[in-house]
Amino acid sequence: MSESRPSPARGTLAELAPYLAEMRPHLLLLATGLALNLVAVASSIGLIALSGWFLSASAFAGLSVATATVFNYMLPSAGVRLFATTRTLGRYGERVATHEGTLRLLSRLRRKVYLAIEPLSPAALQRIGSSELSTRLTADVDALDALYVRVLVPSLVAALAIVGCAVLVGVFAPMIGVFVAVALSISALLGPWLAWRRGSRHADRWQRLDTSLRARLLERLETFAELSLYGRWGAERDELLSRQRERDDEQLTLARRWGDSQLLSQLLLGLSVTGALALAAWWSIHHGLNASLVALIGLGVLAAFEALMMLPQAWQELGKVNRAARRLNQLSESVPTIRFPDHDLAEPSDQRLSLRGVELAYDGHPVLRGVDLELAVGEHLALIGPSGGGKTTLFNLLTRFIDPDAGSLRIGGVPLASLSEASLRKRFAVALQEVQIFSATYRDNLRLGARDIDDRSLIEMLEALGLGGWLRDQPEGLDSWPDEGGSSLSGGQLRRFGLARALLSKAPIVLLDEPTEGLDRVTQAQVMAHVHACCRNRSLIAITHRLQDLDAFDRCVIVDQGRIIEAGAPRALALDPDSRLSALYRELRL
Ligand SMILES: Nc1ncnc2c1ncn2[C@@H]1O[C@H](COP(=O)(O)OP(=O)(O)OP(=O)(O)O)[C@@H](O)[C@H]1O
Repeated sequence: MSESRPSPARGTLAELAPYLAEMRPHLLLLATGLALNLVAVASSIGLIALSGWFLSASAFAGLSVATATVFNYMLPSAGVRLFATTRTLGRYGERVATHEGTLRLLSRLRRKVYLAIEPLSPAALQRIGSSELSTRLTADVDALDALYVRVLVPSLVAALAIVGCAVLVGVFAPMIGVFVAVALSISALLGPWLAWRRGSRHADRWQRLDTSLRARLLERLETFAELSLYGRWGAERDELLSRQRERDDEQLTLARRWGDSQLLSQLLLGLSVTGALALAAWWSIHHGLNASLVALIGLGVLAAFEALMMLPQAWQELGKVNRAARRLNQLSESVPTIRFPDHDLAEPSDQRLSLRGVELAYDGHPVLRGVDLELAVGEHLALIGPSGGGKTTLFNLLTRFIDPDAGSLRIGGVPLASLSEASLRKRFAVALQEVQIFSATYRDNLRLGARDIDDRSLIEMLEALGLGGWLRDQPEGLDSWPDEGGSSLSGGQLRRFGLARALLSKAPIVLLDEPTEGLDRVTQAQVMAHVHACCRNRSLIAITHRLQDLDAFDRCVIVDQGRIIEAGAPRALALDPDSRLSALYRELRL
């Protein structure tokens, strides 16, 4: 069986490119969020710098009566009020715009990932496991959601704040402007770089531990009943707790690293502000810079740091986002093993099935070895044989959940691979051993394969399969909703429910995997009689372990170790003392 091939890991930008492209439809909203963020940061810088200047200028003006009387107090105080208002409004508007944009982006990302992995279903996805898959779809997509709000916006705002602050200072004293640009750039890069360098290994490990913990937790909760019954739950809980501690230790280390980088940033902040103040004071003495502007420069640099404080976290997030993108890319770029043409490449002459020389191996272990099988139109065929012989695998091949390694499968003379997915699906009705029930009314669950069927037919089908009493017990009849996973039905009821769904479909070929397993003899006979009646004009293949059922089939085929070891009319084989079927009857003393 061919495997899905994950793509190799690439650079950060290449990994993130598909998700950056998803931002395009919401660019206006996202750009508004960014602009409002800038307004808030610029207002902060303006507010603090202007306040500093205002205080010191007022102080200087108050030194003599002449200057005190001409000093304009109104304009700067109006400026302070303006900046205070624009800062609040900018922050509020930025939150609204970025959250709206992020939520819209998130819904696009989920859809994109879902659409990408859907064609992998079910063959390639079976290998990943449902808990791992659900973790990827939730945790990884959520991590990607941080790309805009916690990585891009803080980085762009920081870069623009550095430029803005340096230009503002440079207008008064060009040399100090250059110093501010250099000092702020070093502060912007050094702290976050340290956080990233010292934290990325731990972030990687944290993410791995978190994913495996979530997956294990889900799996163990699903199998809680079995684990409790076998007295394993205590050990499992301890194992889960120990993994959680391991993950939390990593998180603590990450927080410490982040704290270190914050400390470094604060240190750099102190140095930058002190340096800018010292230079401004020197410039004021030697180049006549107005003394009141010294405070403006120092406080302006201090305020610009507000924009830089988010950077260490942004760099840490970037690592997380990159890893999430890589995992989702590997998942969505896996090449589907099963490909369907968009349209039928040929029209089957009828519904006759023909398998020739079919071979299949799982992980190098042969499961089917040169299987030849024919199913005439309207024929009812029973597949029997020891467990693990390959019977269910034959169903998986017919429904193209997997493709064979060699040999051909045809319907009406046309290879199954020449049919579109819709065309193939409408030819087969399938009831598998495990019946999936969806969060919808029982009516909608039953009409999965036949949307137009009326309630009367549904009720008749349920009655015929011995589910009439069960239906009458449902508070709202067919409008009732099942509990999650169908837990409100017993195992036997769930199986018959799945059988009803398959029989209600109009598909010309019916595949049933052990339809009467777990039923008492009386119900089992009633169910099989109804199955044959429903399939009177349809082809039927049923996997069964009940030899009592065989007489009603036209033919039975015994599959053992991936080979068909006997085939023929059940009655004739039963009468032949040398047949494998007779041997099976003798073993079971029927
Ligand atoms: N996805 C898989 N990966 C690896 N091996 C598999 C997979 N599915 C089935 N097998 C193996 O293939 C063999 C045939 O399995 P299959 O389910 O077809 O047997 P079966 O005859 O239907 O058995 P049963 O009567 O118990 O349902 C078994 O050895 C099984 O372990």
